[in-house]
Amino acid sequence: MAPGATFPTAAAAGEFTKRDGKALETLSDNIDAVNILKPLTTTTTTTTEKGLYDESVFDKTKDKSQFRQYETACARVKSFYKEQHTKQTVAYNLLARNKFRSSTRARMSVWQAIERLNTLIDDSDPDTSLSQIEHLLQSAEAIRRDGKPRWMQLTGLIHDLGKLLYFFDGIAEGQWDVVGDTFPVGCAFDDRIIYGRESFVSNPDYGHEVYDRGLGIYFPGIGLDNVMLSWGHDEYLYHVVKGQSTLPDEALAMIRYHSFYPWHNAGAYEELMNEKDKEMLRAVRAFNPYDLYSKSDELPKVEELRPYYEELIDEFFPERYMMVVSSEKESINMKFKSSKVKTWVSSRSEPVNENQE
Ligand SMILES: O[C@H]1[C@H](O)[C@@H](O)[C@H](O)[C@@H](O)[C@H]1O
Ligand SMILES: [Fe+2]
Repeated sequence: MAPGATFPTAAAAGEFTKRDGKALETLSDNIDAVNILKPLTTTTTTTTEKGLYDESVFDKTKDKSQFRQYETACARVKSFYKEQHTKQTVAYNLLARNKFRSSTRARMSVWQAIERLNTLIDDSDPDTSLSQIEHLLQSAEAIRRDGKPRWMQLTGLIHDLGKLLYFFDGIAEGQWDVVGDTFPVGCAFDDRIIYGRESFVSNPDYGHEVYDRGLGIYFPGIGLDNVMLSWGHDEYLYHVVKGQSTLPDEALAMIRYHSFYPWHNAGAYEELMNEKDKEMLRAVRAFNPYDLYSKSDELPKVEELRPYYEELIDEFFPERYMMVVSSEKESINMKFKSSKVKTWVSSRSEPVNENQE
């Protein structure tokens, strides 16, 4: 007998035996009725919510050859990668992580953060010139339409929120340290990175006797947790979300590695992986179609979708807020670079800013 089916006390058992036979019969009929209904309810739930690794259906009709065409990409994409590949060095990575750790923080609701991205167009992306709020909702909606878990829908909604970094004075220097595909620094630049090894010729680490030789400062199986990925929105958001939400490890991996295409898409850097990374790679690959192929979906209706997603946010962010980085120079007011903000219209309440140790 299952523990839940035992009588808590002998008195309670006695109470039950005092009742007449007819009542017992009715009770038994009722239990039978529930038992008949139970499998039906379970089936309904499983058909509406699919598993993380169930095939993605929404992209079946997409022409995938139309995405990530970097050779024929426009000038803004090419010049973005030229700059990113020149400036992402080991030294810069250490500096950026340090700045992040020592910066003051501001409290911001997740939805406020999403709205802040309504003005950001990602220079590195050949597949969309929509603003980032639209891209986030397209990804989340594609995951939702495919019936994938609620935590994954939320991951789709927030995965690029780290691009907020771009708006913080003194933290980001431009788009090159915020967006774009990522790759490790401190080991050889791999040819499977967009535009190949040669695109790094102007990087001070190119040809470096340690940083650009084999595994460089790392060793086989070290685990990606110990590898410095080029600094940007993925790495930043991962550190923000970790510890502030109840999202599972798979979600954290999707956030941290979704731009690490040389790894999850081209099979590079396998030697650095440990056992956990192998599992996480599966999760990141399951997430990728929703991020990439939803870019050609119809425009999401932001205000219509908002109530659904706000509920989802509350489910996984117990505090309902995130501590985001604030400008290091400006600890009280979050400062936005006016030149980068095309249409800065915020009708809703401003974030509550506060200093953090
Ligand atoms: O995750 C994506 C991806 O890596 C794209 O290639 C890049 O253009 C975007 O900036 C990024 O958000
Ligand atoms: Fe991204």
